Amino acid sequence: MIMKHNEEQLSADWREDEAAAMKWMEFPREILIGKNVLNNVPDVLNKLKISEKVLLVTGKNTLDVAGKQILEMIENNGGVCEICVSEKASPEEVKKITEAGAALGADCFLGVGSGRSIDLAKLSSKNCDVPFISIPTAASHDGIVSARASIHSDGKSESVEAQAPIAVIADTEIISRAPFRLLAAGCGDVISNYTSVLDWELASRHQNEPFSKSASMMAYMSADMISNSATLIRPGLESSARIAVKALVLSGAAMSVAGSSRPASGSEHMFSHALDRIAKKPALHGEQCAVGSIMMMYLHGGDWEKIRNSLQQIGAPTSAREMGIEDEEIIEALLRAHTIRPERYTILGGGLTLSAAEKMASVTKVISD
Ligand SMILES: NC(=O)C1=CN([C@@H]2O[C@H](COP(=O)(O)OP(=O)(O)OC[C@H]3O[C@@H](n4cnc5c(N)ncnc54)[C@H](OP(=O)(O)O)[C@@H]3O)[C@@H](O)[C@H]2O)C=CC1
Ligand SMILES: O=C(CO)COP(=O)(O)O
Ligand SMILES: [Zn+2]
Repeated sequence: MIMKHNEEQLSADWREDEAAAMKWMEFPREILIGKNVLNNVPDVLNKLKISEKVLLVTGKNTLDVAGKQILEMIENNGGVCEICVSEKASPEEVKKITEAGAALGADCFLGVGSGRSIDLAKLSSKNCDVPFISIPTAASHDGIVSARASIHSDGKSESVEAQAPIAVIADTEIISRAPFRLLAAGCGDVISNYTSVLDWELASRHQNEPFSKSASMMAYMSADMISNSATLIRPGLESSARIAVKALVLSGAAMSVAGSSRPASGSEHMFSHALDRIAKKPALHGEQCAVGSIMMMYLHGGDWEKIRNSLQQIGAPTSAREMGIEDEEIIEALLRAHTIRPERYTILGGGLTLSAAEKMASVTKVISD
């Protein structure tokens, strides 16, 4: 069993952060999840009273997967749609897309693709002070529904607050046909909430950090949704995509309630962010966070084997070798993880010793003995 509070602990911790009650919680207004919901793009634009002058941000592959179809639907509906195809989530690319949106006079951006395209639409629409709609073609992490975006520059990535989508249109038929590795990574990102929630609780106890029980329970529940359905997550199945997307939406909502990524990003995400800077060839975000979560659960004294088993059932990597990462890079990332976001208190505290890092990585079978 994953570490859970006893009843006494639960009631002691059942306290909403006072400030959270006053927080501005940004949620999508429309969320469509299901087979062929892509056809509803014009309806959603109408419902949101968007005049259909939209900038569609996509990638080379996802242009064919969904971008062209959306363009056609909008044009057939009398709207104006321009397309920006991007390959990198860089500040230069954000500037270019922002300028394209402003020149068009776009009243909405569409992020069509997976993480990169959605982040680009998120950031550039915010610059233009207009909403954006998230239209994921893969479910590789909870950024498809959250207000956070990652930006890459000089080989480094930075996670920043942007804006939440005004709508999410997740066509599970399309998502189920995306490379399965992306879906498994999305499941890993959600499963890693098990440790981010524990880190947040720890910070609340050790540092009196503002804490929201409802946000933490939403994040925890989304992890449970995936872990309890691990055997149902299979390549090519529309039902698997539906399970994953619903869990990602719940995880994104947890971040909206918290007003930060705290419920879904703890020590395991710091490990992944460190790995992004260290590894010659980083793996997918959700894969790294999930492997990090196995090790961080070991540090918390919880049931790390349950996380490992769920990932194995899904077919997500559980070791450095399976992620294509060197053992030495894992150790380096563990040693550096606590410096990534020092203001976010986690089980990593002031850092690990080399022997502690080696032990946790080898006991949990992330690196070979
Ligand atoms: N906002 C957040 O909270 C977070 C953001 N990120 C960021 O997200 C990005 C990574 O996102 P991720 O989704 O893993 O990767 P990408 O967005 O780079 O997508 C991976 C690849 O899959 C392709 N693809 C997507 N959907 C399909 C489909 N249906 N069929 C065939 N190919 C498809 C993409 O094509 P194409 O080239 O056409 O796009 C791309 O080549 C990084 O920039 C990362 O920093 C990561 C974690 C959290
Ligand atoms: O990836 C995230 C949640 O899953 C966002 O977290 P970060 O704030 O660490 O980028
Ligand atoms: Zn994540």
